[in-house]
Amino acid sequence: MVAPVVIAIDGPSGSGKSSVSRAVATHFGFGYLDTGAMYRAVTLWCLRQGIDLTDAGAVVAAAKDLPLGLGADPQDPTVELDGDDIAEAIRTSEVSAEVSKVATNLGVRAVLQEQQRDLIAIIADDFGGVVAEGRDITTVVAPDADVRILLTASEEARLARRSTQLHGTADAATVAATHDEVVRRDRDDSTVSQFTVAADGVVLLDTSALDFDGSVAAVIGIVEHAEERE
Ligand SMILES: Nc1ncnc2c1ncn2[C@@H]1O[C@H](COP(=O)(O)OP(=O)(O)O)[C@@H](O)[C@H]1O
Ligand SMILES: Nc1ccn([C@H]2C[C@H](O)[C@@H](COP(=O)(O)OP(=O)(O)O)O2)c(=O)n1
Repeated sequence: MVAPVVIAIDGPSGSGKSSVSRAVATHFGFGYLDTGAMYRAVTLWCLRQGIDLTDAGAVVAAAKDLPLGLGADPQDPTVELDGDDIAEAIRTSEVSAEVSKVATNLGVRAVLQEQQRDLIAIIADDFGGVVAEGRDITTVVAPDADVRILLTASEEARLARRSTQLHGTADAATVAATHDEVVRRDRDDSTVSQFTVAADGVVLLDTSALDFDGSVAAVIGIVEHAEERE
């Protein structure tokens, strides 16, 4: 593959997109773009500014003017809003519960998709490559990416992973409490993006039976295989 290399990864909640993408970017010395962080940042900003998330036009205006700073270092992917570190604030249950209202706003999607295309080009140039992850990167934002992967896992595996990640346990009660953050959100998000079936030319990787290192190795293998075919 000729640098700059673009690797696009999509998948449902808890499939491992963020953590696997960061490890893969680190392995290749590439930059990292978490597009979900952008939808989350718009949501947080609106909540803080008192902007009604159902007021489509007001949320689009917020997305356009968002004072957002994203760091592309995969080992320290900073997220700043107006200079404030919001990396933790965007992952609270409060934001997770509301983010689909922003992600299903088609005006917001058009604004963020444009910003994401620009960021992918800039980061890829700076680092010699980029791993960008989300829901529509392989299909809408970067359909011409050098490598496109749909990362999936069974609902059971994804619920257990998210439950362990957020609460340190995957007992039945905790998994049940995580349902809204994973299953309901995916159902809402899938009304505007297709991330359950691999589009033409997109490699499907089911990680249900893999551990984290196995998932990372599998993605690295797909990238290396794509290189060999060139
Ligand atoms: N086989 C696996 N592949 C990827 N992630 C895994 C795996 N097993 C456990 N995890 C963990 O699952 C959690 C959710 O992963 P994350 O990258 O946040 O997913 P996503 O970005 O798709 O929502 C993380 O804590 C991750 O380390
Ligand atoms: N390219 C993208 C990325 C995220 N989204 C939406 C879907 C999700 O509900 C939110 C947050 O995305 P994020 O990747 O952080 O979600 P996870 O919690 O990792 O599953 O944004 C999107 O619609 N399109």
